[in-house]
Formats: sequence, C-alpha cells, structure tokens
Amino acid sequence: MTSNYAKELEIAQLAVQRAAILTKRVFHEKAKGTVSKDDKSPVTIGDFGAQALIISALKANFPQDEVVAEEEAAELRTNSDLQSQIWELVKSTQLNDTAAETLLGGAIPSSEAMLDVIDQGNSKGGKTGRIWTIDPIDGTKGFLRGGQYAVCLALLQDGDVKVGVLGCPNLPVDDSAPLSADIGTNAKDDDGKFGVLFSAVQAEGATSRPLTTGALSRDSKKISMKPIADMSAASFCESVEAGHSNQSDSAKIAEKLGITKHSVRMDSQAKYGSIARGAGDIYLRLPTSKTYQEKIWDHAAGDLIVREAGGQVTDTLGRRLDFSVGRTLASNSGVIAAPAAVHGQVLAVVQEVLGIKA
Ligand SMILES: Nc1ncnc2c1ncn2[C@@H]1O[C@H](COP(=O)(O)O)[C@@H](OP(=O)(O)O)[C@H]1O
Ligand SMILES: [Mg+2]
Ligand SMILES: [Mg+2]
Ligand SMILES: [Mg+2]
Repeated sequence: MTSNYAKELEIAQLAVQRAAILTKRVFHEKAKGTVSKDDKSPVTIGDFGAQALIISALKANFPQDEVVAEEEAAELRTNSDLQSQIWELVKSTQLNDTAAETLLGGAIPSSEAMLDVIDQGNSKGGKTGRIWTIDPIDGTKGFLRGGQYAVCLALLQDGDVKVGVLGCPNLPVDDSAPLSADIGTNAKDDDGKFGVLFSAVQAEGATSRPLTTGALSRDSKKISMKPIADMSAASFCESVEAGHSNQSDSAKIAEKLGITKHSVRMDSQAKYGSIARGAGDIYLRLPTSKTYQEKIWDHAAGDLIVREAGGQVTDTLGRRLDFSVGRTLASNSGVIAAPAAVHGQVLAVVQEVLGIKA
C-alpha cells in the first residue's frame, strides 16, 4: 500500500527524532535553563531548541504549511544568555546520518534566524488547509522531575488529524513492557532499552519503532490496543499533576466501573502511546476548572495514534476532539481514550459521576 502521506510521515518522524536528541542532552544535565511563563508553567532550553529544530525541518520541506507550536521567542529576544544557551544546543544537534539530516534541510544559519523560526509556530490554527501542530516537550514538569515526556508533532488537514508522531525517550522500546510510573528514572542507562517513536497515518494504522539518533529504525511494528474483557482487571492512565486532571472524580469513576487497580500516573502524551500499544488501558483527563481549554498540541498526535490502534477518543460529553477551532480545544471538555468496545461504558460512568446529562 502506498501511503497518502509518506513524505509527511518520514519528515515528521525524522524531525521528532532529531529534536529528541536535543531534549535528551538537556534531560541529562542538571541545569535545564528553566524559566517560568506568564501562566506560571515552566519552559526549558530543551523546549525552545526542540521547537526550532522541528519548525526548521517542516519549513524546509513544506514551506506553505502553517504551524501551531506551543512556545514563542519573545522572552529570548531580551534574554541573551538564554538565547545563546539554546543556540549552542541547536547548532550542535544533528542526526548522525547525512542523508536524513539533508532531508531535514540542514542547519539553521544563525541565532537570530533561530528566533524567527521559533516564532513561525504562531499560526492561529483553524478549519482549512494544512496545519502542523508541535509540542516540543510535552510534560515539561515530568521532564524536570526526571520522568516521562514526549516530543509531539501532528499534521491537520482541514481540521482533521492526518499524521501523528510521538517521540518518547523514556518509555521502554518493548511494546509489552508493563507500565510503571517510575520508568523515567530507569531510563538513564542508555542501553537501547528505552526510547520509542509512535506514529500513525489516518486510515493506515499505528506503529511503534525504536527511537534512534540517525536514520529511522527499520524495526517498525503495528500496534493495537489491548481488549478489555474484564473491567476489574483494567486500570486508568492519568496525569501525574492533580492540577491537570481531577483525581477525586477519577477515583469515583474507577469504583463505579469496578476498577480496583491504582491508576498509573504518567506525564505527557506518553499516556496515549502507552494505551495505544496495549501497555495501559484507559486514559482519563477530567477537567479541574471550567475555564481551562486544552491545547491542540497536547492531544493531536495521541488522538490519531489511539484511534488508529483501535481506540475511541472523545471528551466527557462524548464529542470527538475538535482540532479545527484554533489553538485550543475550545469546543471540548476533558478527554476519554479507551478501546472502542468499552468506550461507551466508560463514557456513561464518567457522565454519571460528573452529572452530565447524555
Ligand atoms: N489546568 C490544566 N488542565 C489541564 N492541562 C493543563 C493544565 N495546565 C497545563 N496543562 C497542560 O498539561 C500538559 C501536560 O500534560 P500531562 O499533565 O498529561 O503531563 C502541559 O503540557 P506542557 O508540559 O507541554 O506544557 C500543559 O499544556
Ligand atoms: Mg508548556
Ligand atoms: Mg504539552
Ligand atoms: Mg510543551
């Protein structure tokens, strides 16, 4: 079968792989160049550097496409120390495969050009045309804690996710490795057992392969969700952060569903990848406030990867995630990702506990 998005997929995977090299360098350093954003959330030199490298690769290959990316360069324009730390990282990060590096368009010419590249991620999003969405480090809090994080990239066409790629440097390569909340800390031994690249193309299925530092690994496998025959043997996969997902509501939902196992708490879209390959079961993200709007870059790649692996993804009102209304999921509230066969059952209990009339 020839893929409808073969070139987009190859570039996206290589761009994520290159950005992951940069984030891993920062992950292993004590000083991560952390600054606090206006909303008090953290961002590091790894986030800025990874965003610059990914946008540069996209613009070299698809110059007409728009980009919605999480970070902006405003603070770097006035903080020359931070800017030069990022530039040192960006100019010295390449794939160790010349052909692959050439495909990504080579190096960014200067530190100033790097700032402009970062700011090319400022599209407003919307319902028409080709729009890439980037989360250069998803789970920055996990990244700082030494836990899970993901480099996330997706292509939207007319609001629909067509290609999704997640690089998860601290997840085990082995699709059948059991989920554990502390896998991030084990991942420091760089012996090839950690680092996975999840991908999906709409209507073409989802795959995983080892995350490498050069050309794409040929060792790509189809992934699929694990069927849930018995709810009492299942468990939820949820955010580590109590401020990102309501943990007391999820405990009530688990009880009503007959789930007795503790939730696996994991940062980032590594949750979507983990349930897509059957290492976890159900991803719940329950609103903690009426005003917070989920960001499209936090969900686009994971939404497609889970659906292509046999899952269903909706919000707590049972609506599919709508990536066509701008930079946020303004039309949605929370996320429920589960194997398609049990999604309706989980949704019904979520609605009962949250008092949502179906
Ligand atoms: N109040 C809130 N509710 C839900 N998500 C939030 C939130 N505040 C921040 N986030 C998002 O939660 C993401 C991390 O998800 P998780 O909690 O599943 O690890 C963050 O991504 P970044 O780390 O890229 O900023 C951020 O966008
Ligand atoms: Mg952030
Ligand atoms: Mg994020
Ligand atoms: Mg981020």
